[in-house]
Amino acid sequence: MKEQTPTIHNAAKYGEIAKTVLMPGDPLRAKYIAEKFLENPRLVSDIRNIYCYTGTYQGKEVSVMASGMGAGSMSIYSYELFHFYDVDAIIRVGSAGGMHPSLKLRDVVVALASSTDNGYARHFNLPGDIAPCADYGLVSGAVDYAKAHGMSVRVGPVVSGEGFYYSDEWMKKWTDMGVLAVEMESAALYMNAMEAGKRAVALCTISDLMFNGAACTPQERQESFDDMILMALSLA
Ligand SMILES: O=P(O)(O)O[C@H]1O[C@H](CO)[C@@H](O)[C@H]1O
Ligand SMILES: O=c1cc[nH]c(=O)[nH]1
Repeated sequence: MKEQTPTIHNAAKYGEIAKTVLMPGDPLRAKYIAEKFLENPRLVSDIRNIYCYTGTYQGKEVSVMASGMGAGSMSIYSYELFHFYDVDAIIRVGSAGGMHPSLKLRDVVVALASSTDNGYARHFNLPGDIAPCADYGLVSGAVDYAKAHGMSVRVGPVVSGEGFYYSDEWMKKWTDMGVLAVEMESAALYMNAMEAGKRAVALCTISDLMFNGAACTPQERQESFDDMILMALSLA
């Protein structure tokens, strides 16, 4: 609904945001992606320092906008993008904590489904529990890209935590259910995409290993995710 734009959270005018949006949590990762990968990036919103840039990649218009951290923040920005800016697809480009022992730092996980301990699903007042899942076309496109580029990619379930600091027991229970990784936004993103009839996928680079304490530095989190970013851009 064009009339709803700009919003109190997004200064972009209708038409200034592309149909596909890459969405990292971190605003500085959004800036990095725009400046490194987009041609002619234009800053179209910086309300609350949640940067949104629009430019082109290989001739196609693409936007990159931060979601901030957590379901509440993701829910606001993705809702406005889908419903007010008529965005078709949001591709989260996030970091995640690796839970499955076979994962290594910087592996890319494609979040097929996203469980959560947050209450966002209650918002939809459904007569049961929703299974937040990714768009199949975006998942298969990511897998095709990985195969073509010799990247090792893992496709499977993640958990979107409401918080960040959890007990070993919490981690073990999700890991025992086959969950690969923990992050904070994919469940809310998937629910909003399902409700809006739009497309979403969360690509996550493993930035920490929950089982041995290995971790990327903040600088590495901001800048060393290029393989995942190129994968996401290939889906635009
Ligand atoms: O690196 P981003 O995309 O922000 O993702 C992860 O990092 C943040 C926590 O440090 C949460 O937003 C979590 O989902
Ligand atoms: O939510 C997150 C993201 C990265 N690493 C974690 O441990 N948790």
